[in-house]
Amino acid sequence: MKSNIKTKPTIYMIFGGTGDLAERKLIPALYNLFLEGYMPKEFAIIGLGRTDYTNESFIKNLLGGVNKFSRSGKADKDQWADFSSRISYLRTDVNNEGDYAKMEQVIDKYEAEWSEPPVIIHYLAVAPNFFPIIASNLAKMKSAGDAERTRVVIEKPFGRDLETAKELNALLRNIFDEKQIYRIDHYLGKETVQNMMAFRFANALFEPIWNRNFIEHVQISVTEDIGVEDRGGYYDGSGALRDMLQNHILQVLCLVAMEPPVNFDAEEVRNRKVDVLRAMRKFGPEEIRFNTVRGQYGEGWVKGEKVEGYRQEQGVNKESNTETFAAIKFFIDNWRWQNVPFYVRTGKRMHQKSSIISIQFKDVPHLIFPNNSSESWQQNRLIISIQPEMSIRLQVQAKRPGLDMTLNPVDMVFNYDGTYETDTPEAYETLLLDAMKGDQTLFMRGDQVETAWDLIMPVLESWEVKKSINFPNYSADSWGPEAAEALIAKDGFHWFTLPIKKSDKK
Ligand SMILES: NC(=O)C1=CN([C@@H]2O[C@H](COP(=O)(O)OP(=O)(O)OC[C@H]3O[C@@H](n4cnc5c(N)ncnc54)[C@H](OP(=O)(O)O)[C@@H]3O)[C@@H](O)[C@H]2O)C=CC1
Ligand SMILES: O=C1O[C@H](COP(=O)(O)O)[C@@H](O)[C@H](O)[C@H]1O
Repeated sequence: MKSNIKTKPTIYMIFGGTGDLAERKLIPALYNLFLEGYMPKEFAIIGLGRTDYTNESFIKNLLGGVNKFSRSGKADKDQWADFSSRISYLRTDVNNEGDYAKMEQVIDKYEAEWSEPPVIIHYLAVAPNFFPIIASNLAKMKSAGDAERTRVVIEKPFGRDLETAKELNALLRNIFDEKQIYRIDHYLGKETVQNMMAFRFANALFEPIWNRNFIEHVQISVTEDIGVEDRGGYYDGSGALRDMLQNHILQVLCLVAMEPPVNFDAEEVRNRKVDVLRAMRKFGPEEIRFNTVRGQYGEGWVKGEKVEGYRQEQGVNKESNTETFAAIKFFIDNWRWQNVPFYVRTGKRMHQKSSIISIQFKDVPHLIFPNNSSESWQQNRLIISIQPEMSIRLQVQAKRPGLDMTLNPVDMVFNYDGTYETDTPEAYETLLLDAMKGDQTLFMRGDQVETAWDLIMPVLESWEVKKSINFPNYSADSWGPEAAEALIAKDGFHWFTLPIKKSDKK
């Protein structure tokens, strides 16, 4: 379906235009936006990097990425010719001050040719150690201070702890207005994650029961079946807590737990989300011991093939103490959620790729049906599956056909696949379009990032000081360390999983 959203003339300056993210995600996303009519009539994509490309060889390389990674499949010849005529390559080194003058000349050229001054988006798809030098040099460009049309998109990780996140925020705020800074968290661009807000705030049904009076516990489980692949070097200095939990999982948790915003304005939504982070209980040493579990995968068998343990992966220290699994039982100290546990977990090389939010409601106060064994009994549960299945399931008890009153749980299902015929956009498509439109709702504000770091700092510090002696403690293709089962089982619950469908199996 072609869009009727109007975007202004835009220049995307992609620092790290020759890198993996640009090839796999950014260019395919911009190409799909173009196919669906979301790109403005006047737009340009400038790839930046030190590699010795010509425009032609750069574009050829990007075409390979689109053919391989785009959800729309192999690029259409004519569409690609039109799209790629707006792409050029500028060989530059981020450390070289003179190269920023070259970038400015390109911007000036488009400004002179186009019908109106363009929105300029500097996308920082480079290693985080380059963020400060790039930001400082962008500050010298005449367009930097134009808050209406100059924006900077910052990739993750945003700092590696509270202190470095604060430093980066301070540096960016010194140069840009907060409304120019787009801190990306690609989970917020996922269709099902966005639907969380529609589901909660566009239906009258759930809000009255969305609280401690009716909800027993919440789970957010983001499991991956892959290992660290070729990112061992980065991952070993990061770990599951920094890589997934501090950002993606806490952002999703905020959407589950936030108060209804007054409207869908970016600041309103982000104010309500940061309220949740501020209300979350910060742990002391004893609470860390009881409420957190970490793990690291060892070798194992995945679909009949032997896979290596984390410590044997390329780029990883042979005695690494980095966690590839983290589970935490959180509490939110406010009226809505007092004493409702929020169990979150994430891990690599687990049995299944799956991101699920499970909300378990309290049991009925009194059961009038005899002869129903506790094994077949399931309290009402709402399951929001983010991926690979994109669905919302409400588990309710129903009478099984037959002459006796036997009950069993059944699912009322809303499945994206069967409901909509349109293809679901990739998270990066949504976010790149929002950056063009100037909509920051799905981007993290500086205070959100800092509050999230502040919350997990005690856990990070404790895990760094107390080296784990029992790593590896889960084997590849398992559900993580036994202690993670115990974390939730001691409260009488278990981690919820959706059965793997044939189509999800690799
Ligand atoms: N790849 C992914 O799936 C994801 C990546 N990210 C984040 O995106 C960012 C980029 O990651 P990724 O693409 O994987 O990294 P890559 O290592 O693939 O790419 C790094 C890029 O940085 C450029 N670069 C390095 N040094 C310089 C320099 N001195 N001057 C100019 N350019 C330079 C490289 O260009 P050249 O070599 O041509 O100079 C290259 O384009 C990181 O912050 C990462 O954390 C976040 C989520 C997912
Ligand atoms: O940000 C990251 O996310 C991916 C998982 O993203 P998904 O969209 O495939 O769920 C993760 O593999 C990676 O380690 C992390 O940096």
